[in-house]
Amino acid sequence: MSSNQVGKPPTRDEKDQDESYPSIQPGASLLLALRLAKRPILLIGGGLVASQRLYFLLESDAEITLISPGPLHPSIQYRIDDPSTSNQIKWLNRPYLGGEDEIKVKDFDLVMTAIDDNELSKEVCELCRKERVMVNVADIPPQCDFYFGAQLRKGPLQILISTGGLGPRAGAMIRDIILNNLPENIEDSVKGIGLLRSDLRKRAPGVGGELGQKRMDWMKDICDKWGLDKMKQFNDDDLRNQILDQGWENDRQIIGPDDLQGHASISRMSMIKDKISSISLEGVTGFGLGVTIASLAALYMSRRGSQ
Ligand SMILES: C[C@@]1(CC(=O)O)c2cc3[nH]c(cc4nc(cc5[nH]c(cc(n2)[C@H]1CCC(=O)O)[C@@](C)(CC(=O)O)[C@@H]5CCC(=O)O)C(CC(=O)O)=C4CCC(=O)O)c(CCC(=O)O)c3CC(=O)O
Ligand SMILES: NC(=O)C1=CN([C@@H]2O[C@H](COP(=O)(O)OP(=O)(O)OC[C@H]3O[C@@H](n4cnc5c(N)ncnc54)[C@H](O)[C@@H]3O)[C@@H](O)[C@H]2O)C=CC1
Repeated sequence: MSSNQVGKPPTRDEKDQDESYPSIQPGASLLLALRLAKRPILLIGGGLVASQRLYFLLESDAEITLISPGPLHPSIQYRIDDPSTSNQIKWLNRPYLGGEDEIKVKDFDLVMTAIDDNELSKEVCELCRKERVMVNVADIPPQCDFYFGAQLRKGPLQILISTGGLGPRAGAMIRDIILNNLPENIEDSVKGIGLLRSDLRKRAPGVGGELGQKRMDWMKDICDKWGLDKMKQFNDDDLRNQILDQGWENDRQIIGPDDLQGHASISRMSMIKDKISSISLEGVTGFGLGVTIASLAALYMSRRGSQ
């Protein structure tokens, strides 16, 4: 595989079962989504970079021990004073003393330094290596076990851009391109599909085995059939039940949006939005017979009239 090709691992898609395996290109970071709720994390430093680390750690529900002499970056002080986050942060108002310190790196799941003291950063890194604790050293990339990246979050949707340490600012610019081009309210699609998956798991519980395969195949085909935009409709309880009743319970058929058009439970406003967007995307002929701007307007007026 040449360096400008996009490699990907095996997938569940039949079209990918061609037994051609891309060559491995070493040197990448392993991108993961760490679940840190209630995990003890040590953050050393109290400047701008530490304030950025703190923000993401708080959003991850971590339990943070922050060691830095004051005055702190104002946003750190704000989080310490704010009752909604103060109990997640234990602040020790003093310098960290490295190996001599009574706070030991081995008592934490992750360690992060964001200090202007290169020698201390190196020492913390060595302590972490010895104890096999993963460490991010903001000022010495080669010593990092993990890098941060430019991030964006829209509800459950999170995207991280890594440039492998080459261009953090460039990574942030790429993040902004993605942000500006994401479909509107994409997070509602993610929430909707999450609800459908969870309802399916209630009807077909268990892990692995034949049932697990069938569940995954069905979910995959439902995703492909509805597409990202229409997944927003899965936030409607009745609609989800209908898809599961008529589809999963009925020989695991794949029910698409067109199979349910007449159902009153689909929010009319979302129908109108979908129809208008398919008209603008595909033209009236692509959209199908019988739908006119006039009927959309009538539907809209009747909806407004009934409110
Ligand atoms: C290796 C890494 C280690 C790590 O921090 O985990 C690292 C290292 C270093 N960054 C430095 C400088 C800057 N960092 C930023 C910004 C961010 N840096 C972030 C990540 C990373 N930075 C990791 C690799 C990320 C990747 O692989 O792409 C971001 C994405 C995420 C975050 O930190 O949360 C965040 C953007 C968030 C956002 O905007 O949303 C800016 C721009 C700005 O501040 O606006 C500048 C100045 C301009 C520039 O250099 O581009 C220096 C000092 C260099 C020097 O002294 O000259 C070092 C140390 C070095 O390189 O030696
Ligand atoms: N990874 C990244 O995104 C970036 C990394 N950097 C690097 O990160 C480092 C920190 O950057 P800033 O936050 O902007 O610096 P800063 O100068 O604003 O903050 C440094 C903080 O470290 C604290 N500190 C110093 N010695 C300490 C000790 N022994 N124990 C505890 N805290 C101590 C200071 O009190 C201060 O709060 C810089 O050295 C820089 O090289 C800089 C920019 C971006």
